[in-house]
Amino acid sequence: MRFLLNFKSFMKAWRDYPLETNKTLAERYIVQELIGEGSYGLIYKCTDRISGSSVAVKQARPSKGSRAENFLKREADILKTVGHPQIPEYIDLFKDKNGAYLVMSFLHGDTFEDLIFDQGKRLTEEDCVRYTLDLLDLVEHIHQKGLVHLDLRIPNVFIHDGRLYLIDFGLARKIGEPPPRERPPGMGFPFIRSSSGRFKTAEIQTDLFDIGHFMLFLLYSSFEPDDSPSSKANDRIWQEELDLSDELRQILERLLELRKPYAGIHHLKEDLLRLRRLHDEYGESTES
Ligand SMILES: Nc1ncnc2c1ncn2[C@@H]1O[C@H](COP(=O)(O)OP(=O)(O)OP(=O)(O)O)[C@@H](O)[C@H]1O
Repeated sequence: MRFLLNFKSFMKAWRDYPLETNKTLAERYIVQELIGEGSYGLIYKCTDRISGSSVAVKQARPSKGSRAENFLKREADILKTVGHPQIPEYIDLFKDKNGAYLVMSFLHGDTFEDLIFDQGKRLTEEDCVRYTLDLLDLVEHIHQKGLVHLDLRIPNVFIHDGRLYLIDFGLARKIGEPPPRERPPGMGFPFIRSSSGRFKTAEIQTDLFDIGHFMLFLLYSSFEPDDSPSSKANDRIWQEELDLSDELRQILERLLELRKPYAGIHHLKEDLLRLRRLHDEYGESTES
């Protein structure tokens, strides 16, 4: 049994072995480097021989077969629909003997995951409100197109020159659309449940709930845990651990459905704008 498991994981790693640098795909895209590995895709920075620009090419993981290809096609359709300067632009979709590829515009910058976990950036409440308002502009645009993103997490939000960009539309669906019959490749049952313990339904509220989690990650970047032996740190909940204004705590509780949830982005935006005005009167951010 052990041998079989080892053999299976060896075969998987072999099939998903990244493409070589300088390989040309579809006679057009020259591989520069592997820049990311997700559950269903390998992402390369390539040079487009026609435009001369850098592009991001997502290869459906060969080991995940047609499931990964279907998710890639869905992502391509969604990118064609959303069209926004802060969302990668759809360029091409093609197949070769190694599987299917989605080509999109290349984003410069860092993800919020890089910023917080690799670069140790500490963000204040003011930063969190400001960035969330920027993210809401993008999410509102997606909702107006009749779609929900359903994967609003720190590794999927980029920042470059102070501007936010959103990637990874592999799980996005039309508002109200039932979950796809195929489970996202590489992801088990817990994944398709939201953090609140229910299935990720294609509703605006699911994105709002995820935005609540996104904000908590930003806020925890400046949290100093109390490591002293007498500390009761393990028993504390985020409302006790984080030093937040009452206004922000209430906003988060509504996003995380601990009190009456927001019906849509509009009221959330109003509350955050009101809080930003208060910060402008009294506060400072790390950027200032
Ligand atoms: N358009 C892009 N420009 C630059 N980098 C990108 C782009 N798209 C993806 N990446 C890089 O590749 C990584 C993985 O991309 P993405 O999240 O879309 O893959 P995935 O297979 O859907 O992953 P996941 O398992 O997290 O859903 C990103 O975190 C980012 O570093």
